[in-house]
Amino acid sequence: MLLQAKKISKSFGNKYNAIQALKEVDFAVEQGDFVVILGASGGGKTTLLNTLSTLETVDSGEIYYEGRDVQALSEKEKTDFRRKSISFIFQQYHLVAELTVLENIKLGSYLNETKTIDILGLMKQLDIENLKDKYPYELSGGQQQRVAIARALAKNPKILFCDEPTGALDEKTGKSVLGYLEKINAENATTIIMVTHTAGIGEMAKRVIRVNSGQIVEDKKNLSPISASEVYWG
Ligand SMILES: Nc1ncnc2c1ncn2[C@@H]1O[C@H](COP(=O)(O)OP(=O)(O)OP(=O)(O)O)[C@@H](O)[C@H]1O
Repeated sequence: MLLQAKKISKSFGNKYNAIQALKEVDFAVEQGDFVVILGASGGGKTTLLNTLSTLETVDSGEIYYEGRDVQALSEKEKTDFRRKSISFIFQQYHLVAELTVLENIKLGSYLNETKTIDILGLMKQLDIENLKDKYPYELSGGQQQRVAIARALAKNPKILFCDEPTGALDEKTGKSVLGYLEKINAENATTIIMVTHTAGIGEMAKRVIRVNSGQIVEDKKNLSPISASEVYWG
């Protein structure tokens, strides 16, 4: 098992005014999976993503990566683990404005000590090799997100966590970006865990999880995922 969370709970606020964002959630994922997390606003999707990725601590419960208890790690070890083993993309692309596309992507690989990643191959996979000398402001939103994906993958993460990766994109561009994520999952076996408000995106995942009121209320395998281009955008 790549990642396993056991009975994780998380609240925000104080003892007089607490919001329980996660209630004893169990979750496990295997290498190569493609999981989409859906659910109503405020249900706990982002909190689940942030706790699984160790960005947020949990109040109780356990989280294991390849059998290793990440909560038992020191802060330094945890930071090290995050830097080397997992990656994120968000609605905003967070590219460094002063750096070219290639330099932005290299920032990602800088964190990988093994340096075995073929950056050019990755750029080709995402169709951005011809943009390598451009600056973020010269790119469209879809191109910027593809650069952000390349940067995230340049350290060869075990899991790519995505929080609303198409939230700032129109339907056509959003589907194109999803198509690249589909390809990365299929060709590189990168595990993808994605939070989205676009319910139709669940149809292209291998597994769909619904979160409501801090709990997983549905966890369904998708036996015949559709391609990104067929996703219903609503
Ligand atoms: N840092 C925080 N401080 C206080 N409350 C928080 C914090 N983060 C989340 N919450 C609360 O925890 C609950 C779950 O929030 P979360 O963002 O995980 O839900 P979500 O399903 O991702 O929502 P959305 O779809 O609107 O992004 C909400 O009630 C939210 O207000």
